[in-house]
Parts: sequence; C-alpha cells; structure tokens
Amino acid sequence: MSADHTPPNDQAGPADGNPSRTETGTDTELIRFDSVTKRFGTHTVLDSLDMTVYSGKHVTLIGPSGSGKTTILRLLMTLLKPDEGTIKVGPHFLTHEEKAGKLVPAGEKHIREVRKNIGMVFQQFNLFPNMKVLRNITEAPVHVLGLDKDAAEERARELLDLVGLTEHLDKYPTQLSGGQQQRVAIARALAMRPQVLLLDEVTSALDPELVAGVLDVLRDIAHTTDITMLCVTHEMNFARDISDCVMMFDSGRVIEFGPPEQIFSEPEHERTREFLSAVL
Ligand SMILES: Nc1ncnc2c1ncn2[C@@H]1O[C@H](COP(=O)(O)OP(=O)(O)OP(=O)(O)O)[C@@H](O)[C@H]1O
Repeated sequence: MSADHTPPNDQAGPADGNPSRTETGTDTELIRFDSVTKRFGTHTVLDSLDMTVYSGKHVTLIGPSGSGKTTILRLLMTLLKPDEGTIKVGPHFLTHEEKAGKLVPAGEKHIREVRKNIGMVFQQFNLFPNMKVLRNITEAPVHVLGLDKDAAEERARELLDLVGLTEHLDKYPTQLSGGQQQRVAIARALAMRPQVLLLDEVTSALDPELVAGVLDVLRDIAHTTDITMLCVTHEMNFARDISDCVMMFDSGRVIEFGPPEQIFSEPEHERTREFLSAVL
C-alpha cells in the first residue's frame, strides 16, 4: 500500500493500509490493484493506484466527476487496459498470465476465464431487447458457462424472485419500467455466480420514483449474500447502508478511506468535506 493511502488515524484501517480489512485479520484478498496507471492521451486518470478489496466486503467509491471511479470498474471488466501496473482477481492476474514461468500480458482466453468471476451492472441496463426476461438471464450461463438450460432457468427463476419480478419473466425489456429493467440486469449479472459485483451508478438513468426499488434489491443482496461489491454511486444513504468501506477519490488517487460512519461523519480531508457538503 502506498503512503498516499495511509489512513489518517487508527479508525480508518490498519497501518498496512488494506482498506477493507477487518480487525480479525482473516480476510482474503479478492481484488488487488498494484501501481495501476491509466492515461487517456496526456491525461493521467489513475495515478499509480494501489487498492485492495477483500472477499465478501462492500466497497463504495466516491469522489468528484472525472476522478477515475468508473475507469476502475472498466479496467476490472477489461473494457480498458492499464498503461502500467497489475490487477489481480483472486489468485489470478487479470492483466497478465504465467507462461513458461514468466509473467506475460494476458491473452483473450485467460482474460475470459478470470472475468467470469466478475459481474457488472451498468447505468444503462444493456439488456438484449430481442430476448424475453427469462432468456436475458439464462443466455450467458448457458452459452458462456455451458450450464444445462433447465438448470439455468431454475436459477433465473430464483433470481427473478429475489429481484421481485417473477411475474414478468415472459415479457420483453421494453414492456418493463426502467427500474424493472435494471432489476433484470442485476439478476442477469448474478446468474453467472460472480464472486464480485460491480455497480456503476445503477440508478442514475432512472426516474426518481424508481430508484428506491432498485436500491432495496441491492441492499437485500448486500445483506443476505456473501458477494463482494464494488460500487460507484451518488446515493450516499445507500452507500452508508451497505458499505464496509468508503474510498474517496480525487484526481485518480484514493485520498481517504474508512468505514462509512467515519467518512461521512468525520472526514479528515478537506476535499472529502467539500465533496460531501455538495452531495449530502
Ligand atoms: N475512453 C475515454 N477516452 C478519453 N477520456 C476518457 C475515457 N474514459 C474516461 N475518460 C476521462 O477520464 C476521466 C475519468 O473518467 P471516469 O469516468 O473514470 O470518472 P468518474 O470518477 O467515474 O466520473 P463520474 O462521476 O462523472 O462518472 C474523465 O476526465 C473522463 O473524461
């Protein structure tokens, strides 16, 4: 962990800076960024970022627009590649693979395997418009994981129950509200049984009256499953409810992190105070 992430007091985390480690010290690392730099042209969006997320923890990334939060999720989905540094998911590098005892840039097959552990829900629901709800959820488990169709459907029905949409399984996405479509997208991501769920401002495109239903589903998932969550959101009450750790980003660096009660009530950093006073 770089000195930049060293918590300002003992409450924020242990001295080695692992942001979501609990005091038991038995946590398992699930995601690890080591010295990750991402540039777009001359603009350095992530600047030698070190970040660890522990298995089963819920981490929320907050910070001003353009501070690099979505870039982190896109790197994890391999929609982007870092310019420098390594990213690990579980025991495997996402960015590299071992060949003949050497670490070389990861090939497509390796990336696809590691990425199976990661599910993402986007701001725009990205459902397949020509497929009914049930098939939207079973498509990837059948074609990517090779799951038997009946087993995939059984799992899809369980997930539709979880997101409160059982009666809509035979509809097309356009026959659903935005909030319902987003709940299908959540079920679809979970159908792949990922270890980690990435949530990128999943309520930003919704009409205000539909936001609460989606957040309630996510709260339920956070509180009743052991899935790891990495979440970018402007919904600070939601972040407070579900997070084990809140990380404040500014200009591609984590400037402060800790449990939500600390970050929201007693932020140490002036930039965090400014940001929170604008959004709370
Ligand atoms: N594909 C791209 N090409 C060029 N610049 C990009 C690209 N993607 C992101 N950026 C720039 O990188 C910076 C960080 O973007 P990012 O979306 O990660 O920020 P963010 O913290 O998620 O912001 P917001 O809260 O507004 O979503 C921004 O200045 C953005 O314009």
